[in-house]
Amino acid sequence: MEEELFPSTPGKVKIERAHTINRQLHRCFASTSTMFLWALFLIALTASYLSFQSFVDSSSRYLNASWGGMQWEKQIRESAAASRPGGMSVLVTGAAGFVGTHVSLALRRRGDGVVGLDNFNNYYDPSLKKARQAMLQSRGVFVVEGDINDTRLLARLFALVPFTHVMHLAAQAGVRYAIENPASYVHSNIAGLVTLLEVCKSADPQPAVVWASSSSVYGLNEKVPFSELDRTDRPASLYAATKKAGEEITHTYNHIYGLSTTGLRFFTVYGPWGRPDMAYFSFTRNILQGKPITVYRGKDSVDLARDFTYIDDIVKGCVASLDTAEKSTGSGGRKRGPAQYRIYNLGNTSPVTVPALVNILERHLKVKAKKKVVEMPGNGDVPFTHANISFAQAELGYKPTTNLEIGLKKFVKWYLSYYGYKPRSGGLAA
Ligand SMILES: O=C(O)[C@H]1O[C@H](OP(=O)(O)OP(=O)(O)OC[C@H]2O[C@@H](n3ccc(=O)[nH]c3=O)[C@H](O)[C@@H]2O)[C@H](O)[C@@H](O)[C@@H]1O
Repeated sequence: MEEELFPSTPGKVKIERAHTINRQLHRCFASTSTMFLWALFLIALTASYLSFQSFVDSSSRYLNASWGGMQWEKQIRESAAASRPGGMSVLVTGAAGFVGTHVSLALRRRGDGVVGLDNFNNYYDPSLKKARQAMLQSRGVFVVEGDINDTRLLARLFALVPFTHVMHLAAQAGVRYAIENPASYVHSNIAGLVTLLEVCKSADPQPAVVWASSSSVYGLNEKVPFSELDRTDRPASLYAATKKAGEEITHTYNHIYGLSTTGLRFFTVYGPWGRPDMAYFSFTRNILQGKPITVYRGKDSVDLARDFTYIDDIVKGCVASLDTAEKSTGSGGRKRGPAQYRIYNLGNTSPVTVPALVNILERHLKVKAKKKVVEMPGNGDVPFTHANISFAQAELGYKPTTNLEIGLKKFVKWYLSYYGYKPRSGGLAA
């Protein structure tokens, strides 16, 4: 056997060597089996540590969870209950956001049941979101703190409430921030959307879904005004690309599962309780604080322009979309027939240049802005937007009524009452 084991070298040496090696092998085997036992022991120790850790984690997750419990469920059920006959029961995602807050209030005011969902992230000052949440709470709208990527939470909400509609407004917004944090757009606008649609398609009954797309999907389109029939395959920013992807993802769920979906292409929405990252808002803050504002200018010194749309007009478009949304045709993940798929522009149809926006703000604030005019950086911006709203007009009865002058006046009034900023001395001369 030794020969078989060590067949190569002749003579005694061979045997001696074989014995020596044999002894070494025994020692080695003995130490290997000890090591093996030690390894087993260590593995067992690690495994029990890990399972203990995960027990601790899950119990602390349970104990610290911002959702769950009987009181929580009661609040959800009460908030979801409509107070008018035939009222809807709507899950509003991004409810502590700008558009989400206004839509939730409008629905509640007319007697629909509304449950909000928001992750209160810090893309902009979360205290503004908390203030909106408090306002919603005082009007009977409960906002759950959670993320649209949380399947368990979404499933729990649908298990508690047979939502008739989902108004999906949670998103990573902002065109230029996509350069800094691309992953956040994929997380919210793609992964989050898919997670939500997965839960919606499995729900029984399936809700009808109305959600926020964006005017930015028109990207490099130069044909004005922008029509839903125009090309949208040349996005200028990752933000736009994720919104365009959303239009295609919702189409897939519509096609496979019979989910009724309506995508709304919002055109630069502004107004009270707005988003601090947007130009009209940050300009107001800087003007009042005497800080300079940066005004971008397009190629050949052409002013940039936006089809700024007032929040109340947008809310009417959202509510009309919910009211005209047909029921989803599937149930429990199975399609039973073709379902409605719609895309609408919700704009104002009258673009205003950025310098004109600044002029209006200066007048309302009675303070002259310190303008720094620079060429538009190549970071996803488009030179202009202009909505054709004929489809929304015909099918939703959508008709914007607030121009930028009036809308900004309302915004400034809210801004001053909310932040209480006093204009600095040396106000507007003229
Ligand atoms: O309509 C839309 O789809 C989009 O509208 C806005 O995007 P944007 O139009 O870029 O709005 P602002 O960030 O408020 O910018 C408005 C205009 O002011 C300009 N601007 C912005 C910031 C700045 O410091 N200076 C400046 O001149 C921009 O170039 C743009 O022309 C929103 O931020 C997006 O979330 C939304 O999807």
